[in-house]
Amino acid sequence: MSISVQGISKNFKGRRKGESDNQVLKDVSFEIEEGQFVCLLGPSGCGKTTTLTIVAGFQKPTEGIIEVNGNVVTKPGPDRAFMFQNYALFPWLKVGENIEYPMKKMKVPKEERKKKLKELLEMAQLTKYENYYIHEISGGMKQRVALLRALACDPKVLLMDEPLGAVDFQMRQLLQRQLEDILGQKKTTSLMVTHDVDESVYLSDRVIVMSRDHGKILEDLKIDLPRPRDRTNPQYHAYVDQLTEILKSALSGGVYTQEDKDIMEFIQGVESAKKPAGDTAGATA
Ligand SMILES: Nc1ncnc2c1ncn2[C@@H]1O[C@H](COP(=O)(O)OP(=O)(O)OP(=O)(O)O)[C@@H](O)[C@H]1O
Repeated sequence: MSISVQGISKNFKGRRKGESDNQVLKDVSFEIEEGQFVCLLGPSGCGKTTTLTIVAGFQKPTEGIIEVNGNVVTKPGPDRAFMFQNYALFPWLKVGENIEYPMKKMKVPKEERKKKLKELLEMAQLTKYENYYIHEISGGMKQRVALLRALACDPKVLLMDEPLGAVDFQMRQLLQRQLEDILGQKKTTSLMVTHDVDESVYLSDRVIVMSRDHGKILEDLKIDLPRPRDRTNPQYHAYVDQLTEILKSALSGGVYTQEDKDIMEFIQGVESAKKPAGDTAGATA
């Protein structure tokens, strides 16, 4: 299924007396083709999650429309699954029951449910954990369970809000490979929010960079590399560098939040790694 974001704006009402509205998005448009993986990248507060939740149908745009496969989105639907950063798994249910939950809600017959569950558990190498409770499995496994639950009803569109934000570096790379593998097999159209430049290059067919200027799109970059992506390919690094430069310009309006600080540290790390030995001058960003 394709996604078409057409001229969306979003205003949030001021909460205090006399406080003006906050126009987070203004006339934001982009298209995602069926089966594409697109990342939304940008500084904290630029409206990435707001865009994602409007596509999900959790909230309405003030102006503009979203179409999924040509149908205007007015509310959440089973064609679009949403994956949250904090997993949002049910601790009172076992792994298998968590994955089965959306199928039960959709009244999928028991036999079909069990067959699907088996298939999903095998795909993510979690078969032997089917009867474990959520607190009995690791963070990386929780993430995979959350992904399987999101995929249980075969959504045509998967929307993810920093789904790998809570796991460590090594597990993150492993999950990126699995995510790519699973979504590649299913040809799911995917839109993911991240602030990790490397992750966006590793996973995406396209990376859309938003700015704090009402979500204005600074860049819509096609990542033209074979899959699975090879992190040692010089072209891979060229994309990381290009996006890093664009992010730097997105932050030129100021560093306000911890996420901004993290991004700046990343940018400075990249720059100092590029400097010849002996050059100790700091990055100029
Ligand atoms: N329900 C809401 N009511 C009022 N303001 C909101 C609401 N949701 C988001 N905002 C505001 O919209 C702006 C954009 O928030 P959003 O979460 O979309 O940004 P983001 O780019 O995803 O940021 P982050 O990377 O930090 O998650 C912020 O200023 C936020 O305070």
